[in-house]
Amino acid sequence: VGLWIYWKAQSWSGPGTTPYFLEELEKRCFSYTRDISPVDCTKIVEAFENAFIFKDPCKITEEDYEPLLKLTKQSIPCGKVLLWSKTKAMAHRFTQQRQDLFTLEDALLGYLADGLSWCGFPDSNAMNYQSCPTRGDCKENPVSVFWDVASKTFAQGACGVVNVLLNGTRSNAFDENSTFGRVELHTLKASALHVWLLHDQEGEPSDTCSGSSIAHLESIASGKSMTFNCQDIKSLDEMRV
Ligand SMILES: Nc1nc2c(c(=O)[nH]1)N1CN2[C@@H]2O[C@H](COP(=O)(O)OP(=O)(O)OC[C@H]3O[C@@H]1[C@H](O)[C@@H]3O)[C@@H](O)[C@H]2O
Repeated sequence: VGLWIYWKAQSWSGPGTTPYFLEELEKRCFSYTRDISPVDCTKIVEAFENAFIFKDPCKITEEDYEPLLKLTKQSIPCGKVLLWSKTKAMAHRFTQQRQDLFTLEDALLGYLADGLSWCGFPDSNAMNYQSCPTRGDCKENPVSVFWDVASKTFAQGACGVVNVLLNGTRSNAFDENSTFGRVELHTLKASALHVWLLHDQEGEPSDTCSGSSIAHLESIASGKSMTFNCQDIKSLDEMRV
């Protein structure tokens, strides 16, 4: 039996479940301080676990996370959402300085899961600590489905002007296949989109607000009747949000 379990545990290309996963979730839930109606951390951890335990890690659905989404529902003030793509560190550095702004990570849902890995087995309540599937193994894996449904929920709740920090050192600052391009942009119901296109202090910009990828983003935003602005910036200090 040990060999069978060992074999099963070796079949994915991503890192295994983070050690002490449930304890880590509970610790993060209790330490989350931003304003959200009182939450029941025990119920939240249970809902997170039930989303993937006893399930094939290649057949996870958005519905599996519904109970967790309900328990962590949080309304972010209009105009205070910052989406990002290929600029994770900079986006979070900015919201560390500006506690009034929220990335998904600054909301409870993203705060709970950032940097963690998790998956299970279809026929046992064990977690797979050896390996977990990545998008390359299968798309409907627990972590990818989580970030897609969390991003969709977060974007859906955004109102007023939504800010997005994009990476001007990439030739395509707007990437349609990114989570921002594939999930968040299409679920936005906000009235306006403000792009902050961040460039290297020194390096030559590879893309700018007048580039074709931003023009494509503008056409999608206009198609959703959102007003659109884009600003090329060289430092976060220029982000007047
Ligand atoms: N820890 C977090 N991970 C992610 C967030 C997020 O907010 N926190 N995501 C996605 N995401 C995962 O990051 C990479 C892609 O990043 P990367 O290629 O750099 O950018 P994406 O546009 O795909 O995703 C960033 C966008 O989606 C949310 C966040 O609210 C941002 O507005 C991919 O695995 C996604 O599933």
